[in-house]
Amino acid sequence: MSEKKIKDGPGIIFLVGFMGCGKTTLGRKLANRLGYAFMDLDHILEAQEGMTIAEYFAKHGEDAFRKLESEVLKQTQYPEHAVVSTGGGLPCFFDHMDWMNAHGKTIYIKLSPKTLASRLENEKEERPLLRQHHGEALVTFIADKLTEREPFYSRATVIADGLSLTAEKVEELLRIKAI
Ligand SMILES: Nc1ncnc2c1ncn2[C@@H]1O[C@H](COP(=O)(O)OP(=O)(O)OP(=O)(O)O)[C@@H](O)[C@H]1O
Ligand SMILES: O=C(O)C1=C[C@@H](O)[C@@H](O)[C@H](O)C1
Ligand SMILES: [Mg+2]
Repeated sequence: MSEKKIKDGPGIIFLVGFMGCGKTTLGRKLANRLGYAFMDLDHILEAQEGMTIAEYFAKHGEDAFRKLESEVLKQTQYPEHAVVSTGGGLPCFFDHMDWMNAHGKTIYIKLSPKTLASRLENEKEERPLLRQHHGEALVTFIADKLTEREPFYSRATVIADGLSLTAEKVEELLRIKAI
């Protein structure tokens, strides 16, 4: 495994962006390509709590969830090399963008509200913030939330067009940035 790793590479790569932009899907492929460990903070939180995020929201509410995801971000033991998929809202709370930029590199997977909505329309059940929005109202909800969140996501080391993004392309972007 180690000979596959990018020598002096970025160490930890945090993938950030709105729900549905592909952090989990691409993260797995990128980790595999680079020979890095793959970690998904939403999955770590669910395993730790023994319930889904939707169940956690229903039981404890969003404020408790935000505190818990902060603990998960900061208390997880990361290996030397890892691709870490984050929760969609995580970069926008507390000092998380600063923390991730200090502990590794961040990549913002950027997509339009329309594309995000088309990916998420049939996957809303596991995403408590989206459940009550449908069709055009889902696009509008995402557009408004994205406007709120964009200033945080945009502080990423690399901003990548999610439409054409592949693991190969991310690797290339990392090399171009010499990180
Ligand atoms: N490049 C892609 N092209 C088309 N569909 C994709 C692509 N990447 C992911 N998807 C699909 O979009 C949906 C959401 O992907 P994924 O779960 O990886 O997003 P996420 O960013 O991890 O979302 P969340 O923040 O909610 O965890 C899934 O159905 C996935 O198959
Ligand atoms: O965008 C968000 O606020 C969220 C995204 C998901 O990854 C989960 O972390 C949760 O559903 C909240
Ligand atoms: Mg995910």
